[in-house]
Amino acid sequence: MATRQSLFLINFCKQLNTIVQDRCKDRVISMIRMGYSTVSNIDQTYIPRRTVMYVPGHDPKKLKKIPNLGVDCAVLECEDGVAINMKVQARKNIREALEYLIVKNVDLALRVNSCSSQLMEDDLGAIIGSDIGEPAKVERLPQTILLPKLDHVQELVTFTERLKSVKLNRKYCPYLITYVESTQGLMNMRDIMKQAAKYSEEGIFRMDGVVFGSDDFVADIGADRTSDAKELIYARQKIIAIAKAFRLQVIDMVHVDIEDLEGLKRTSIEGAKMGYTGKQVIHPKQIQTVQEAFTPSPVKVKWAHELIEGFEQHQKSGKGAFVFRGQMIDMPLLRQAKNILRVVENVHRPS
Ligand SMILES: CC(C)(COP(=O)(O)OP(=O)(O)OC[C@H]1O[C@@H](n2cnc3c(N)ncnc32)[C@H](O)[C@@H]1OP(=O)(O)O)[C@@H](O)C(=O)NCCC(=O)NCCSC(=O)C[C@H](O)C(=O)O
Ligand SMILES: [Mg+2]
Repeated sequence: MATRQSLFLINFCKQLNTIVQDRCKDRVISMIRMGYSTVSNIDQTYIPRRTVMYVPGHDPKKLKKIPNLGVDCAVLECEDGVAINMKVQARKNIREALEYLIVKNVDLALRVNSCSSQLMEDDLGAIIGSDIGEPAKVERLPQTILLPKLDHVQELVTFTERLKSVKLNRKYCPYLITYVESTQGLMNMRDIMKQAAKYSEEGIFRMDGVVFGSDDFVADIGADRTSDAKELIYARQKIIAIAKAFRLQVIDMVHVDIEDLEGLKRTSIEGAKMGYTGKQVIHPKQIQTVQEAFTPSPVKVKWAHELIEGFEQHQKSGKGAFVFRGQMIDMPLLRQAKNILRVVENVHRPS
């Protein structure tokens, strides 16, 4: 028969269990409210964007090259790659290009101008809406929209309202990738991502990534651009941390010296090791180097497969940690190995 003390102990344990469960539930709810995703990336559709290449909209010759570039993401550019007096022509060319371009395994994206430029509305009206002719079928619209220089939540609200109005009742839900290009944008990034997560839940767009606009960022902080990018390290790191908290892809800075392929290789590998999932590209010469840097090597893939196999075997025999190729392996290493395989499974290698 249970004594008074043991009954007290049983009750105490039950109450403790309830408190712990409630605390846990509260934490999950508050994380969702804060905008953080609790689901693993592994279950989401993954569009590889190792190379994010700008193709200026004013240049039809360059636009025609898109199917043969071999990039993951081709950006139909309306912003800084297009002179102010060529914006109207660029919009026309892009609309035409969207009709004739046939691409396989390429994310066809549109970079509009920033909200602060007051050109964004006309970009969306002309290319997505009906400002210059019959609205295009959903299959002919860009799969992804890139929104640069996003400094404040209010700008995302303005963009979203305009996007809603140019959808014209079509079922169009593009991926959205936004840019951090200033100290304001960096400071407000978390709030902007929270708002973007809300709009994604409403089905207006699918928030999918963040780009580090390093050149504009350098100008904003008044730094000198150096080859090892020391002046950018804080922003470069912080953007990864926030983007990953929201389970987003994160695209690294552009390498403006087109002839410097060594420097491009070094910074690409560095970016990939830091956690970036891809890099901005401006010239065909840069594509192969960047694509390779963001593709796990066959050696790394073999390591990941063998580690996962070893992990599963050790789990069955009741061991959480074990030694593999001289390294202590436990759950974090398993997650790293799975990250590698996720990239490999989703990238399209040339046959
Ligand atoms: C920089 C360029 C203007 C150079 O163009 P061009 O003078 O034509 O170069 P080449 O003669 O060496 O080109 C060789 C061939 O390759 C084709 N080419 C070149 N660039 C592209 C491209 N981007 N897309 C498609 N095809 C391209 C040429 O047509 C030549 O073809 P052929 O004649 O048949 O041999 C040009 O590269 C360019 O415009 N690049 C993009 C510039 C741009 O969009 N910049 C803005 C994006 S970067 C950014 O915004 C950073 C970020 O926001 C931040 O703040 O950090
Ligand atoms: Mg920029």
